[in-house]
Amino acid sequence: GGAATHATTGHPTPVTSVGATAVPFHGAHQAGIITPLRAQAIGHLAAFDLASGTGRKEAAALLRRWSAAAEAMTQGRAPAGDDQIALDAGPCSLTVTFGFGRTFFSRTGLAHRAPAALVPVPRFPSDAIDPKRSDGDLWIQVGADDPLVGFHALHVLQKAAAGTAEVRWQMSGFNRAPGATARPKTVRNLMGQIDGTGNPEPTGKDFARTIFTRRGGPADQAWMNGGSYAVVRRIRMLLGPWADLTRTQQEEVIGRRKDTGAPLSAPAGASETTPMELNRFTRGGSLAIPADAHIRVAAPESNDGAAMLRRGFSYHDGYRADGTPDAGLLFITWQADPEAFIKVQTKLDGADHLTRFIRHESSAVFAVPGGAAPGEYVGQRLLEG
Ligand SMILES: C=CC1=C(C)c2cc3[nH]c(cc4nc(cc5[nH]c(cc1n2)c(C)c5CCC(=O)O)C(CCC(=O)O)=C4C)c(C)c3C=C
Ligand SMILES: [Fe+2]
Repeated sequence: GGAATHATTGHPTPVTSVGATAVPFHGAHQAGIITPLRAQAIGHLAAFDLASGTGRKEAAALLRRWSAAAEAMTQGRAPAGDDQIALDAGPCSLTVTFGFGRTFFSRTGLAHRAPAALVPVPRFPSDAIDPKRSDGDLWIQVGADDPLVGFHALHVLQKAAAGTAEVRWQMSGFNRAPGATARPKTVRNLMGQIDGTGNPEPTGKDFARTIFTRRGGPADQAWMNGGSYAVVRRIRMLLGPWADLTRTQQEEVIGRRKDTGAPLSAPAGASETTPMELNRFTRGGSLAIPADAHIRVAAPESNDGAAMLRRGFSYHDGYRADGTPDAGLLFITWQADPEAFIKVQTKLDGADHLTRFIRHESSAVFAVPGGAAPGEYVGQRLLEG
């Protein structure tokens, strides 16, 4: 990290604010959930399965190695045995987040300490799930504002797992680069919608309670204090049929305008922050936000208050045999209990107009422990407690 040397002049030039920004690794919560607050430009998700014969001791050693490497790289230092791939770059808001899948607990003799909330996500009627790209014993989410920094982190962590855990599946995605817009804005997804507006407000009184587990549970699950549950869904967008809709039809599928992100219940000139009014009617007498509009069906008001933080990455993995793009959303939600996602998705699968334009192709849920204190590694309270 630090100063870079200009290729032609040889003069050292300081890294820009994008490069120099470091997100703390240590804290009550792991980084990559609510820090940094804005979306990172790139993301890698990788699930690992433990190698046969690997138990709790080897898993603990791996989490120790992973945490040490993640702490160094996120703070702009070279990890042990570095390969110099990101040598010129600063930390670029790198975050590394670690999670445990259900199968981790039985494979390490820790089944009795698996959180009760870590239930498998059920199959929904519209699902087209590929089991090989789903689930996994361990999970890593890498986020960064620079592609090379992101690859470097993933590569270092994958190498550090050698002999202990093997990659089960890996997916990469992106958001807009910082500085691409004149001022910071909510990201757009590959359907062209402003995506993220209705997320819980960081200043709201229920923000932390929605996302993070609370103290006071059973003692053998105290290792999850300050933790969260990540639900990961690879959702392909059917961009051909989507493009066949008029813009007005597309707006009715979601319930918000494409340009401003304002809800269809709001008057002209409203912005994405204008509150939606589910009971407003048009002059013609129909619901301004249609009955099957995505935001109506997904809203906490329609789901007994069930809420989650959505923080995903778009993906594009080339073209399928039929010529359509293999593109969509690496949809990641963070919640204090995966039941929030299950409740909302159960409703969406039957009633949401958007269902006709997307396919859920992989699914996983991970218990993501609280952050490590200095000198500690992520998951230590589970593995050594
Ligand atoms: C189970 C939960 C959800 C899935 C799956 C999901 C998929 C999905 N969503 C979009 C695009 C948008 N979603 C928007 C809002 C929104 N979506 C969910 C939940 C799921 N979405 C919630 C809880 C909300 C917020 C509702 C509210 O209270 O306002 C929006 C509107 C802008 C926003 O609030 O972010 C868009 C656009 C896609 C493309 C997609 C699958 C590919
Ligand atoms: Fe949504």
